[in-house]
Amino acid sequence: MKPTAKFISFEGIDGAGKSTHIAYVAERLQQALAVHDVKVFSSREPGGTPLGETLREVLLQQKMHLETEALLMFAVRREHIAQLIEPALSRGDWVISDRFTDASFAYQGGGRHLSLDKLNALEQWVHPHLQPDLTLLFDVPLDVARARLDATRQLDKFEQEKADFFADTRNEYLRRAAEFPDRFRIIDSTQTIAEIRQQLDVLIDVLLASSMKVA
Ligand SMILES: Nc1ncnc2c1ncn2[C@@H]1O[C@H](COP(=O)(O)OP(=O)(O)OP(=O)(O)O)[C@@H](O)[C@H]1O
Ligand SMILES: Cc1cn([C@H]2C[C@H](O)[C@@H](COP(=O)(O)O)O2)c(=O)[nH]c1=O
Repeated sequence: MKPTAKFISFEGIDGAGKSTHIAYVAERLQQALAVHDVKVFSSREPGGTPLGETLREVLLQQKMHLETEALLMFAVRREHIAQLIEPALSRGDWVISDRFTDASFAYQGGGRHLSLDKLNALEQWVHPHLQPDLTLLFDVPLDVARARLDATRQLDKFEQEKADFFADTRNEYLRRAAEFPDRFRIIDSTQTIAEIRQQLDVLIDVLLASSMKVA
């Protein structure tokens, strides 16, 4: 019996630590699924396709009108869904995306205060019938995320935003998690990487088991 294809998204404010864990989860899933001839694709937003990666450069570096930013995020997403996500899921493969639509609600809605009605309309337009099966929200206080970013890299347009922006972004993520409790799992990302991996191992086992159940 072939496991049901799954779509998993990773979310969190910049520096929360989500990217650190994607390779680990992808590797564990790939090991478990290879026997069924199922592949695991790791992708990201904005990005995920050649066009998306080009637009990522623009989105992360250039200032623009808030609605232009939201529309471009959803344009990148439309291409990502058409070129990568839907074809992979249709073949029975699994997809992990470093961010998806919850990021638009958190950053453009929470951080920049774009109306949630407009974001809901875009979501309905771009992917009315697609949602991640599981969303892992890496949650940390702002000062922890900031310290991790400052220690590692040059900051992009979003990462240079002020504390208020990230407080609002984090709150919108937590509001979404409360709104969709079946889909979201919140990871306390102040834990050590080893502790988080233990928690991820449990979640991976549950997901793999559910993918083998007869519908
Ligand atoms: N649990 C952790 N404990 C300590 N350091 C961590 C932890 N998780 C990640 N880090 C470190 O924090 C930094 C940022 O992590 P990472 O790039 O995974 O964050 P991110 O949430 O993906 O950020 P962004 O969204 O901006 O790409 C990295 O240097 C990483 O090694
Ligand atoms: C999908 C999406 C992303 N963003 C922001 C969030 C981050 O600051 C960057 C992506 O960079 P990452 O560190 O590699 O995750 O883009 C956004 O504002 N809205 C979105 O929909």
